[in-house]
Amino acid sequence: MIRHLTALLGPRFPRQLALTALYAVLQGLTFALLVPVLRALLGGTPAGGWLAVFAVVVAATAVAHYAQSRYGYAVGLSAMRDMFHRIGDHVATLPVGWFSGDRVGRLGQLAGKGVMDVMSVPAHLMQVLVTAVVTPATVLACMMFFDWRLALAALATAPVIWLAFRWTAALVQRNDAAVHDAAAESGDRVVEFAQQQAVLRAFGRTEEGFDLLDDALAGQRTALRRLLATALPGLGSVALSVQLAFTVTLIAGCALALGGSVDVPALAGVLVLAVRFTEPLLAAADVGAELRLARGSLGRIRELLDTPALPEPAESPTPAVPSIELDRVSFAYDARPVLREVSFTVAPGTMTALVGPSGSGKTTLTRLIARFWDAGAGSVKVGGHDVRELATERLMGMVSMVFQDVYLFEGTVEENVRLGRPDATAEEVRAAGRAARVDEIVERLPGGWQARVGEGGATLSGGERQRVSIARALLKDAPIVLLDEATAALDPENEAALMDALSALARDRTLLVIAHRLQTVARADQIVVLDGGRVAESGTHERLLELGGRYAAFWRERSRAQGWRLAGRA
Ligand SMILES: Nc1ncnc2c1ncn2[C@@H]1O[C@H](COP(=O)(O)OP(=O)(O)OP(=O)(O)O)[C@@H](O)[C@H]1O
Repeated sequence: MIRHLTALLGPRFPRQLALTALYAVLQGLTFALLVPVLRALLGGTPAGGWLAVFAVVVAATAVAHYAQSRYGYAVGLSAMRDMFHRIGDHVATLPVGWFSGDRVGRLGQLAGKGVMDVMSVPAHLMQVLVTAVVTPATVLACMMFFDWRLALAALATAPVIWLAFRWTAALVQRNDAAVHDAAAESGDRVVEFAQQQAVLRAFGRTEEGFDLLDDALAGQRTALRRLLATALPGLGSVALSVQLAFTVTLIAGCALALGGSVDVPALAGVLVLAVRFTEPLLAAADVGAELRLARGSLGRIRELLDTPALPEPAESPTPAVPSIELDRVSFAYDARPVLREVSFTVAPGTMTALVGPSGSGKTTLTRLIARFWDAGAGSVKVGGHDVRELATERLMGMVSMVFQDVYLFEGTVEENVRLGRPDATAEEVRAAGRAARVDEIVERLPGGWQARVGEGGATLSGGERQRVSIARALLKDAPIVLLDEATAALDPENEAALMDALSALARDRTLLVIAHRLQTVARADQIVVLDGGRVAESGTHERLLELGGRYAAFWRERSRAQGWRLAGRA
């Protein structure tokens, strides 16, 4: 752990260790000086000299304590700042696909509590642990000087104490990971419970209980109970072994005093020493749990920092044409194949509609083009270059994405559109808004463009949110647009507005649309039908209808559902 902390905190950490060790030696000396002081006071000999030495060492100990505490806090605070920066910098280089729901929850926990756990090591725990070893060792060395037999008696108990510490650590470690996982799981479920109140209430899950949350809390309780059950015998054994050290010293001292080879004032001094000698050991047992937490968090922070970043090419070409080419692309999530040998090309300035049953891999395909993940086999090219050869900035400059679940940031409508190009003029923002028919939404909102949309865009409907997001893409003006069309049923007015916004987006751009609306599909220059992760059919609307295959069946079924005629084309 010291090695890992030094790697994370740099040379400040060994320096702090040295300072703390100095303090612990001085503390041990303060304890040890009690023997000659008490011996002089109780034995009736002049105590002035020893008292003066004692006072100097106590003063030096106080100064060392202040210096090492201050330094420890300074190291802890700068470690916290460093860890936030390193985590932030590294997270920004990870593939977007890494940010799945539970990872985001755990990252939040790690960046908050995890960093604080690690920070507590230099700020607080190190002092307790170093003094638990160095102070008793100093005391023992001094005892050796006063009476080697008593020192040996105390030393004889050291292996027992060490074994008790190791045993407790081994017992607790076994359940530590389970407790952490259970805590993270219930944390995630609590957030989910709060965020999804509307769904839960609609299904009456708030009164009868939400099984996922209940199970997670029950799991956490069980893990904690198991931890306590295993840790208690260990903690008891540490306390017992420390008491044993004291008792052995006491018995040895009394035996020697009765035998007349130790005088009573010296025995009193050594016994006081034995009491003080056990204090740092018991304090170390108390912080064991915090230390294990810190070690767990440190491991998780290292794991996060070791997660490979998305490889960036040293030099990146600039794609000249906005085309997309997929050549025998295969992809699997955690070894579960989702796309198999998918090949097709989207020519510059054309619109391709992706259709296919739910789970056929449409969204995954668009994510590979935006390089949320890298394809397992085959190549994804944008403008004739493999996306792996393009710097993220270049690729993102070529591509805009409009998602189905559009997330709007808590801010004004204008700020949300401006996200597409922060340096755009107010007129450019308005023009993009007009083209995507956001101006109609703005007209009815109190505050107009400056109306706040609420967290996630809660004050707007799904179709309206998607129009804001299309305005963003228009403002960004990237030549390729990946669009996941809203599946939600829209009222005719919203539907027409969305279609207009889509037409504006399609103008002079290359468009790949996960199409759910027949108007969109019918308008496309090319339709690619995905089924089970493969391209089942591709071609124009007319050719695919003539073929009478999967697309024709899809079209018939949707037309019937929407009241369209089979021959109809928008
Ligand atoms: N992050 C992920 N981790 C693991 N599996 C995933 C992930 N995202 C999607 N999948 C799985 O990959 C398969 C394809 O999903 P994808 O979202 O690409 O399909 P889709 O055709 O877009 O579906 P839909 O039309 O319902 O949105 C599904 O079986 C899905 O469960």
